[in-house]
Amino acid sequence: MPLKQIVGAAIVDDLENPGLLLAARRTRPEEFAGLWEFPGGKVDPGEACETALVRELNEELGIESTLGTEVSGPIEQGWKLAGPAAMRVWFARIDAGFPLPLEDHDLLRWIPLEGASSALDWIPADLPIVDAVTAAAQSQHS
Ligand SMILES: Nc1nc2c([nH]c(=O)n2[C@H]2C[C@H](O)[C@@H](COP(=O)(O)OP(=O)(O)OP(=O)(O)O)O2)c(=O)[nH]1
Repeated sequence: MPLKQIVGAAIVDDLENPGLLLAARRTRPEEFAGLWEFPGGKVDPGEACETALVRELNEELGIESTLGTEVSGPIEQGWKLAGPAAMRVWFARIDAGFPLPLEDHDLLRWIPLEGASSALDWIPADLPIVDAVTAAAQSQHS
């Protein structure tokens, strides 16, 4: 069965010198409610992944955004999630708007990239992705 394509954003305070990451707490479905994740969602049929991600960030958080580099995963579709789905993840920055939990989330939080994977109760499949985001952010300004 093909994997459903999900896209997620590692929204940071500064693409060139990232120190903070914006995490979002999910409200649904029940298995993920209360867990933290990267804002994003499903790619529509025929839609480019990057277009889908910018659209999702606008719908979910009410922001205009620019994507940075991709945090590549071990498979072509990015990172395997629970179930028949995989997520590609890009760094992103906010161009306009103040991020609010408009859809799917009840709380947003800026957290230090350093130690991010142990700072919050992430969706389990996200843990290696958060570590890769932290590592990529560190290598960006070393
Ligand atoms: N957005 C996002 N989804 C994730 C992450 N980790 C993870 O396992 N998922 C899962 C949860 C969902 O099963 C799926 C994403 O679907 P979604 O419900 O956010 O997508 P959507 O907003 O387009 O969905 P919908 O309105 O069509 O239901 O991927 C993550 O970090 N971010």
